[in-house]
Amino acid sequence: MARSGALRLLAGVRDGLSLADQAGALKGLAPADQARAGRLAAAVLRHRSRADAVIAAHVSRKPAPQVADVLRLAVVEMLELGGAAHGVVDAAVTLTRGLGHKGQAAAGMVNAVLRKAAGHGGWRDLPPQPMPGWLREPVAAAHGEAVSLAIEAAHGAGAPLDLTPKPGVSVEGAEPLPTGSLRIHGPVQVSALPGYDQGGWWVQDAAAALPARLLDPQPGERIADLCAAPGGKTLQLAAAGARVTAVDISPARLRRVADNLSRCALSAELVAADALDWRPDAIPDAVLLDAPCSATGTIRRHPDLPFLRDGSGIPALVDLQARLIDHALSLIPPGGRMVYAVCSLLPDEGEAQVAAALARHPGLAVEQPSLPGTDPSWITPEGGLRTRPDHWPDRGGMDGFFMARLRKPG
Ligand SMILES: C[S@@+](CC[C@H](N)C(=O)[O-])C[C@H]1O[C@@H](n2cnc3c(N)ncnc32)[C@H](O)[C@@H]1O
Repeated sequence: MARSGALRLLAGVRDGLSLADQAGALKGLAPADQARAGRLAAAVLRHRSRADAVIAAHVSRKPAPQVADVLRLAVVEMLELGGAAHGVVDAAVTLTRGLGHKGQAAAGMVNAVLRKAAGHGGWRDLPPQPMPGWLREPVAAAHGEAVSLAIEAAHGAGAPLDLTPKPGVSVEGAEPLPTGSLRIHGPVQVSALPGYDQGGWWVQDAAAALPARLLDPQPGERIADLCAAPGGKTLQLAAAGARVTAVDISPARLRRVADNLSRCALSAELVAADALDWRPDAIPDAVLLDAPCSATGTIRRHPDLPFLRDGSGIPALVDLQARLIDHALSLIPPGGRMVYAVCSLLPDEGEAQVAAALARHPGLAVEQPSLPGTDPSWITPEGGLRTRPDHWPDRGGMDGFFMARLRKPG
């Protein structure tokens, strides 16, 4: 059941749907099968090019897309996830037969290919799934070939679950990270973790927790959290005792901020508005701008992203980010501070964006980050902080983020 669910998800991605938007595709499956289908589909997307290399060695003609997905799923199950060849091959043949006339005709080929693929010896030596060219080229230009390969290997490894605890809260079995987050390895059901109902923590990648720490919110400060949903950073600011106004253009996504605040017994003012048009009644002490971006720093958790995007939307995002930075700066008083953050690997959305803001705003300064647990080598020449999926390789990596703390002239 989980395997056919995974194939439905993969077909959806081929049709341009994200994994997250395909809950309906798994209707009728038990919750455990739904979770396993999601894990299997994600594993295939993480290792698709490697599976294709193994399959290509044993086929004379390119299989039809649906058959290719059955083959990829079986290869990834056997060679990456350690599935027993006998059961995996039998299941793949049954799934192929279920694909109608074409499937009936392809079942023998699938059986033969997978029996040979099961004995493939060099899986671990195959290069990781490459980033698409529109992403790889700028990343390689900024960081070099070795780092690009390390990022791709980190994408293939997936992501552990990170939690941000309220001050003083610990979670049994979770690994404390140097930056203050907690990490849980292996698949878990979030709502079954200890402390979920008490709201002592929320799910947030260790890198995603850094921008709010960089802002250094103080109790009683008035802070505008622009582009706030689903609210991980809003929760951090509120937990620090700040008076937070969370602004997001999407009322539906703001409802998730409300749910998260309620579960964690925290409060913030919620405003559904385009941040570019929004002006608060009272001048904020500081602004956190977590701008909409390519989200290319989150491919570890969203392995469908490279298959759904072609990079054509980046220039419009870069333009929006620059306008949001200018507007955010207009909201804070002279001498005030803001943090700009994006979950992107692209320098155009991060490092270059801050360099351009400095050129547009004479007197604007970047304040060097010194956050506990971060490595000085993550600080960029502009004075921002760059995290990458290949950072903390022994701990399980982190999302790719760029963030910078900007100080308006006094
Ligand atoms: C990267 S996500 C924010 C993540 C969030 N800060 C957190 O920590 O959970 C970007 C958000 O920007 C919102 N957004 C996009 N364009 C916007 C705009 N013009 N004004 C306000 N929000 C916007 C999107 O709805 C999305 O929720």
